[in-house]
This record gives sequence, C-alpha cells and structure tokens, in this order.
Amino acid sequence: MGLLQQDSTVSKIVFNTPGGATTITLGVAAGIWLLLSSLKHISNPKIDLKTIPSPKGAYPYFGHLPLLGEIPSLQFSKWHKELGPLISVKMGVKQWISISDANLAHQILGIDTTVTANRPHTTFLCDYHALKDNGIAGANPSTQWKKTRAATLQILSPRNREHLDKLHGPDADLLIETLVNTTARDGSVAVSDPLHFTSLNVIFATCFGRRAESVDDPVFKEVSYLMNQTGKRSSPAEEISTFLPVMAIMDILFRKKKDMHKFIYERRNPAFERYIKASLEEDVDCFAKSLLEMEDINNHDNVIVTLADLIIAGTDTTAVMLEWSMIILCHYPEVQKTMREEIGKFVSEHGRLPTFDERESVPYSISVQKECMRFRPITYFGLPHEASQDIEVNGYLIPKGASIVCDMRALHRDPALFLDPDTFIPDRYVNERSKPMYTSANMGPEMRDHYNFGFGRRVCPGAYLAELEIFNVWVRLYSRCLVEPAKDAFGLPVYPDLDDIYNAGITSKPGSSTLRIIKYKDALL
Ligand code: HEM
Repeated sequence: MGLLQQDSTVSKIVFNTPGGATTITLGVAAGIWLLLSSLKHISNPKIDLKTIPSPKGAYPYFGHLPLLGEIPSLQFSKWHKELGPLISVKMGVKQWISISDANLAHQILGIDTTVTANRPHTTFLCDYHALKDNGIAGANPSTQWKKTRAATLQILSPRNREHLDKLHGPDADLLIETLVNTTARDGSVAVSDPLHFTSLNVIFATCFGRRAESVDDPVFKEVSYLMNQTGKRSSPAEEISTFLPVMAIMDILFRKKKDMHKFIYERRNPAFERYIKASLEEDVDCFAKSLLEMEDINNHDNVIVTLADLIIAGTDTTAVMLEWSMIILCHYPEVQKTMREEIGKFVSEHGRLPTFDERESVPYSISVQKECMRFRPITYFGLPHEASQDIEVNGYLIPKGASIVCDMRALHRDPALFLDPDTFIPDRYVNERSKPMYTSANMGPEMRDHYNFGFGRRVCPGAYLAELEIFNVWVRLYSRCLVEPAKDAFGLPVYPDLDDIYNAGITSKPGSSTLRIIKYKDALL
C-alpha cells in the first residue's frame, strides 16, 4: 500500500509499486489553466511538485468540456493512453484528476487514506438529494456518516445472508418466468424493466419489509420515477453550473433550484415518509425500523436520505450489470452451454440449484460473471472522491478541492493486469482471483478481481447483496434458458452492438436490450 505521510499542509502518498511512477508519462503540454492553478501550491516553500499531465486543447473557461464527446470516458481512456495513468482534466472551473492504474487508485483512494474520502459538492446531489450532508453516498465523512454506513453494512452483509437470500430467491424465479413468458408471447422481451423490478424489490423489501407486485404496481412506478429523476438530475449535464458557474444564470431563469426543491420536498420526501409509515404499521422487520431505533443517526433527514441512497444505488447498478451480461452472452451461446452443463452437474448431484455459499462448485459460471463486469464496467467513473487537502503523489500534486475519479474502462483494460484485455475471455478468472467479489472489493490491488465497486473508505457497501442477486439470477437463467438476440422481420438474429453504449449519467448502459429468452424443453429445475 502507499505510504501516507501527513503534515499540516500536504499529504504525501509515495509509490512503492515497481513501475508505478515510471509508467507516468510527463505531459507534453499541460494546460495553461492547470499550470496557473498549480502555481499556488508549487509556491509552497516546502514542496517542489510536478504538474499532473493534462490533455492538449483545453479552451479558456470551458476547459476540456467541449472535447469530451457523448461518452466522456472514451475520451478519458484515449488521454490516458497518451499521457499515462494520472491525468488532470479541466471540467470547466473544476479540476478532475483521473486514474487508470489500479495500484495508483489504491494508493490515492485506499482505505488508509482519509484525505480522499470526501465527495465533491454538487448542488442537486449534496444540497437537495442528501439534504445537506445526510445519508451515505452524498455526505462527507462525519460521525453520523460513519455510523450510518456501519448500520448499512450490517444489514447488507453476509451476516444477514439468510434473510437476503430468502428475499431474493422468489424474485429471481419470477424474473425468469416473466422473461420467458414475454418472449413466448411477443417474440422478444426488453429486459431492462423486469431486471430493474427484480433488484428494486430486493432492496425495497430490505428497507421497508414489503414488495411491489409487478411492473404496473404504483409503488414500482413511483420509485422508478424517483430513481430516474434523481439519476437524471445528478448527471454532470444537469449539474452544469457546478462546472460552469456562468450557467447559474440559466438555473435562475429556469428556476432550477425551485424545481429541485419541489421534487425533493413535494415528491421524494413524502413518498419515503409514506413507505416508512406503512412499514411501521406492519409487523415486519426492515431496515427503516432498525434505523429509526438507532441513536444519533435516526433524525428524519438522515433516515430518508439513507433509505433513498440504498434504493437508488442498489437498483440500477445490479440491474445494469445483469443487462450487460445478457447482451454480451447472447453473442456466446457456447459459453451459455458450458455454464448450463456446469450448473446441471450440480443439480443432478444435489437435486437443487447451488446456493451462493456453494458458488465454488460452479467456477466457470463465476468466472463468466466477473469477466462480464470487467468487459463492460457498469459506471464510467465510479463516484467521484475529493481531495480534502493538498496531496503529493510521488512528486505530483493533487490540489485540495480536486475531484478524483477512476476511468473504469481504462482500469479494466490495463494490459499489465489483464492479458489480451480487449477480448472477452470467459474463463479468465477460473484459476485465479476466485474470491467472492465483495471480499475482493475490500482487498489490496493485487487481490482484486475487478474495480467496479470503487475504492477505499467509500467502497460500495452493497457489494455482497449485489453479488448475491447476480448469482441467484445467474444460476436460474443459464440453467433453464438460452439468451438469444432478437430477430428482425425476416427471422434473422439482430445481434446487439456491444459498443452501443447509452450514457445514463453515472451508469453506462447498453444502447438496446431487447432479447429472446428461450426456456429449454428439458430445462433443469
Ligand atoms: C453491481 C452492482 C453495484 C455496483 C457496480 C456498485 C458500484 C458502486 C460504486 C462504484 C460506488 C462508489 C464507490 C466509491 O466512491 O469509490 C458505490 C457506492 C455505493 N453503493 Fe454500490 N454498487 C452496486 C450495487 C449496490 C447495491 C446493491 C447497493 C445497496 C443496496 C449499493 C449501495 C451503495 C451505496 C449506499 C454507496 C455509497 C457509499 C459511500 O458513499 O460511502 N450498491 N457503489
């Protein structure tokens, strides 16, 4: 791990990984803005720091924003190839430090690194969604945040596995039935909604002790609306005045803050108050109830935001992972066949499907899961962290206030970590890094399988639940069904383009996800 030395002004992170520093290519032409903004730190008599390489062509004031294109992370990945694993990108008036190397990411964002655990301030996410520093995802570390995160980890951890498994098993069965029946009826099925319904139900039931009946259930419709709105409003495009303060005038003209206020106080909060009230009236165990009983963290705002964080962070992510995996695997029927045989072997020996605790008996299927996550990461940049003070990284300066992001695409295609990284290799993980993903997410860089769950003190607290859900769907889907591409009017397969990516703000979704889910005539259990 990186060695962290702190004094009152600068935190110093020193590389101790061979090659870590040497792979950094010095910037050919650091942007004028970056140079100027760095000078005030370089002028600190204690240090003489290098400027982090920055791509050419930044515009005055707008910085690199006009160069980003529709999928900014593709541009970031190109810049990383050119300039090395640590780059500085000017996002309007904000500085983003992007990392494409796992060791470096761990050194800068690792668990022992308290100076990078903050979240950058954005108007909607921090002031409105988080009701100013409440909940988990949008709050900065504080005693309340620590206790709330610990309570969440408790409820989502393997210690609660029996409860979570019981909740999810029937939903996974229902999902497969829906996908199969819709295909039989309509010829194909748009898999996104049913997948979202399934993941929402698990986390909704965990939080409130009840579930939605179907995608037409008003609860599902309302929560989907609240989630989509929150996702949309927190995307960089919607938060543009954070990056270009001059655009604040547009916010005033379009009464944006008034609109955010209305959404949170007239739609989001009343909905969550209703869900909490209903769960208190029912005789059910749920996280909302436990949270309300916990001293110090049971104030109204913290309870609402924590529950909203879980519902939002826990639904889209898992659903999108499963969506991508189905899109990928419809291109590889032979991989599906091998998984079917592997799971089938377990079924014929035990007369039932494997449970999550028995996943070691289906190593190929687990490897395919991980490879899907590596091949198409679910987020572009994870969630940004913020430097809460000046940080020295091997002679480079990350200034206080800079946002720190990881280029997930570049990170997962690092040839130093992944042989032939641009190729989908289903058995890549069969003999190595076979630990559960949630364990791996909390380990050092050399032990991690992938980096989708983020880093350090902010690493995803829902990784165990996500993995459990993915497993439950996986063994049912691939033992019972073949995932095929949809067909055109002539009955020919229309293979989804794996490079057709829809920019959904924080998550990276497939452009289209209409498929055919065909149940085998001799389907297993
Ligand atoms: C495949 C599924 C998932 C992926 C890829 C994923 C990924 C992530 C990432 C990248 C972060 C940011 C980590 C960082 O800042 O370094 C995060 C944070 C978070 N995730 Fe997940 N997540 C998934 C599922 C879930 C689930 C199922 C839940 C809960 C039910 C959840 C709850 C959260 C919360 C509350 C945070 C905020 C943590 C904090 O700010 O301290 N996630 N997740």
